[in-house]
Amino acid sequence: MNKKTRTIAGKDITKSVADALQYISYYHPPDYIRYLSHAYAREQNPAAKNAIGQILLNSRMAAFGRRPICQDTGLVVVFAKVGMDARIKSRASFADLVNEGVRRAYLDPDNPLRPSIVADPLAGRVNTRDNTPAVIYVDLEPGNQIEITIAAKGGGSENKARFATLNPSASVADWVVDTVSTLGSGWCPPGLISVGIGGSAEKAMLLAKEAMNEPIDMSELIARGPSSAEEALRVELYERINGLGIGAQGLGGLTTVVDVKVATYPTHVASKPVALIPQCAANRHLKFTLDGSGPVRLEPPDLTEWPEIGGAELNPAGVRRVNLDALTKEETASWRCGETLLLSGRVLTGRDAAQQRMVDLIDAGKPLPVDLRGRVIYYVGPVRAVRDEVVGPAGPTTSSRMDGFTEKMLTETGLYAMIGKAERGPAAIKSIVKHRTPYLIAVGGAAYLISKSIKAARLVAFEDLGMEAIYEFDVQDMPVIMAVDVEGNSIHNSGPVEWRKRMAADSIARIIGV
Ligand SMILES: O=C(O)C[C@H](O)C(=O)O
Repeated sequence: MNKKTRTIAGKDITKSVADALQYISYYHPPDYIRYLSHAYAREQNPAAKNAIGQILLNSRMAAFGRRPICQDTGLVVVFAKVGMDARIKSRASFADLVNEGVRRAYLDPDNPLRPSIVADPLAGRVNTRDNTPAVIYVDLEPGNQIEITIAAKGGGSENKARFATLNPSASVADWVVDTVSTLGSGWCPPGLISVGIGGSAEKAMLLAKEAMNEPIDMSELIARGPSSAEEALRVELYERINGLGIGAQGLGGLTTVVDVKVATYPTHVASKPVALIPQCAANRHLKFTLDGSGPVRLEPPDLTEWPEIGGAELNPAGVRRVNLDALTKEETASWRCGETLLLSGRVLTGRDAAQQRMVDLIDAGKPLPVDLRGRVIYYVGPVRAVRDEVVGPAGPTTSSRMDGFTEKMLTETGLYAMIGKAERGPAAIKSIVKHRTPYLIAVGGAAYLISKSIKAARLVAFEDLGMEAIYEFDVQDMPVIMAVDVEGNSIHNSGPVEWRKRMAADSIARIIGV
């Protein structure tokens, strides 16, 4: 065998993938925590500051508790750079080695992760139950090692990926800023926007997906000044996207992105393909190298970098406390857009699949398995509980996916309120006003923190839907923000508009860069 050739055991690839996925499920990258802490310190919108504070507290709790940062533990994406002098010792394919690692990580009895992959996206949509298969890209490169970048990409941010083929003379910056302004906040800002330019349609997408895993270095870039067209575009986009005022969770504020990544590749003379992929606040990824000496050894990050934000800082005095078990229409009508509430009592859960099934039952004239009259529904798909937990991490899912069910659900069930994440569309807001049934949001990216306010969980219906089944939770002081009140005022409309104006007036956008 060539002296340069190294043998890498297949079992080391599998173990490294499993260990890396467990690691990133509860440890944020320290660079993201540093940037987010900075965003927390300078945020001037109290609601956005509170949301960032919840994400930071959640991150610290997840790191110490070794439980997932977010209930959506992601779709596994692997970029492998395999040295042409590396020999993989295994009878299994590379994909099988990786997928076995995914399976082990997601079924780990100490920290089970949420299986979110459905085998047949077109019909059936049956959960594979172990989060396989991963999406895997392999490049052959000079060398005798294998470098693996692994990510667990959240569905809400992935849903906001966009692509366009621009005319060669068109402005990429304008397209990106216009597109981000239409995405809403289901992608869970503050995060990153990653842009791939050139190649072909699929290459542009891959460029964007890979670039988002690079270290966050926007402050350093601004301090030293851009030295290429790509870097100049990054700085321009960073300032213009933050200038939109979208802010944390779309509440309006100074920080929408902590960094913007740009990657380019040669393209056809007639083309300018541009891909945009947002990265959510969960931002889970890790790069490691295998050199034949065994599986990767992962050391915990220095957790002193995680700020100690206390519950008291996040629950200011004077917050309205709500007893969900004695809710009246008069009370829900008095909640005002932007107000923070602490909910105690019983809530029912029900997201995509459960909503679809309930609407199918209604359409078929059949009774629902649970009486929703006077109740509050929470759009959530939690992680399985372990040890003394009553439920695993249980943050909100994107509510706009429920918009198509909302009119029928409100007409037929007598619900009193809905809880989810991010904005509602115009039709859902119309239904909210018509039925005087307000919409509240919990913080996307604060799933482990939120789970601590859930004191009991009972399965109520549709057990076969797994994490999408209907549960009844007993909650105590669950923090939520009023997002759409019964007059149709939406914090996701008014917040960003107000902060965009303020930033334009005060030139706060400039503060962001320094
Ligand atoms: O599936 C989920 O739990 C959430 C999803 O990632 C979303 O952001 O909508």
